[in-house]
Amino acid sequence: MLQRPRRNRKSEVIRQMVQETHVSAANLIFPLFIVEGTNQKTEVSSMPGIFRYSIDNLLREVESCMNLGLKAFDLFPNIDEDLKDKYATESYREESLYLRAITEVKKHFPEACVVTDVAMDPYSSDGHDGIVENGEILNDETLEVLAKMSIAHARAGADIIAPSDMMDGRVGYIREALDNEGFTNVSIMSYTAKYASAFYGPFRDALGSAPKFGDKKSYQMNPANQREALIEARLDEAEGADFLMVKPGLPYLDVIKLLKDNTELPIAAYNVSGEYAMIKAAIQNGWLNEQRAITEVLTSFKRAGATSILTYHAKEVLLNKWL
Ligand SMILES: NCC(=O)CCC(=O)O
Ligand SMILES: [Mg+2]
Repeated sequence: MLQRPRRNRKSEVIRQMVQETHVSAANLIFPLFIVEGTNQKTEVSSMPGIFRYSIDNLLREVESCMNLGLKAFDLFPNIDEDLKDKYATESYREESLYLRAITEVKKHFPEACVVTDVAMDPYSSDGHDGIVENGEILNDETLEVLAKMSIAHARAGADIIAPSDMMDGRVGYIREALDNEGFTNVSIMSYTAKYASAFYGPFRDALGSAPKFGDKKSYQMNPANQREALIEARLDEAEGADFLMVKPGLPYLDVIKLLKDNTELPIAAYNVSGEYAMIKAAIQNGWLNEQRAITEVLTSFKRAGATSILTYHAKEVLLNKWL
């Protein structure tokens, strides 16, 4: 045998010498859930170790992450039911929980990178990502709401706007709206290929944002489709996206790779709540080794071609020095 691949695996030094993929703190974006009130920190029951924070505790959490070298955060609000309406007006109301949270984080930690979620569902009385009329999700009418929300986030200090709604044309619409307001330096991380997935369940518990009727299949992608992600990617690139995201992560590694091979833009992977819950449940049962399972999952996103990873594991991997 001239080739014995095992020679390159024979010692720890050699194994590390030939290691192709490394994940570091710089690749990670930590999603954080926020609620109204003070001194709130309540665990999401389907996401052990993940909490909803009031703004005061959010600042403490951000500080402890920053000290670990984790400096990028994606914020998600849990909104009181009585503040929700058909047009998600709470999403751009000055003094809203979300806008205050952005402002406070940037005020205390100007060097933190704040990613904001642009979508109607946390604020919509219909629990959908767009304006609903006669049971249909209106595309073009929704764009105006998304643009207002994006401008409000930019004004509050957002570094990156992440539209997660899957309306057609929203990246271009938001880009133009931001530029018209002078926010030419605010980036757009587009949820380019967001699939109508079963893996968002725990997140919707965390936010109380489950759709009040029907499902999201008329705007999120069919899990069976790969080539369609290329159409979405080309559109987002042409409309001015700075990052392309694939979501969920683990069941869609092929889509990450496909986008990586077909665009020069950086690719982000969203390791979603259901993926987190699944791993945690197995660990709690003693069925998986925690450190090995989690680092293997994070490595798989980078190996597939993602440079940024949105993951609920972000803090624990740094706290435990697993990377
Ligand atoms: N727009 C953000 C999400 O929908 C996150 C889903 C999840 O973590 O399950
Ligand atoms: Mg699209």
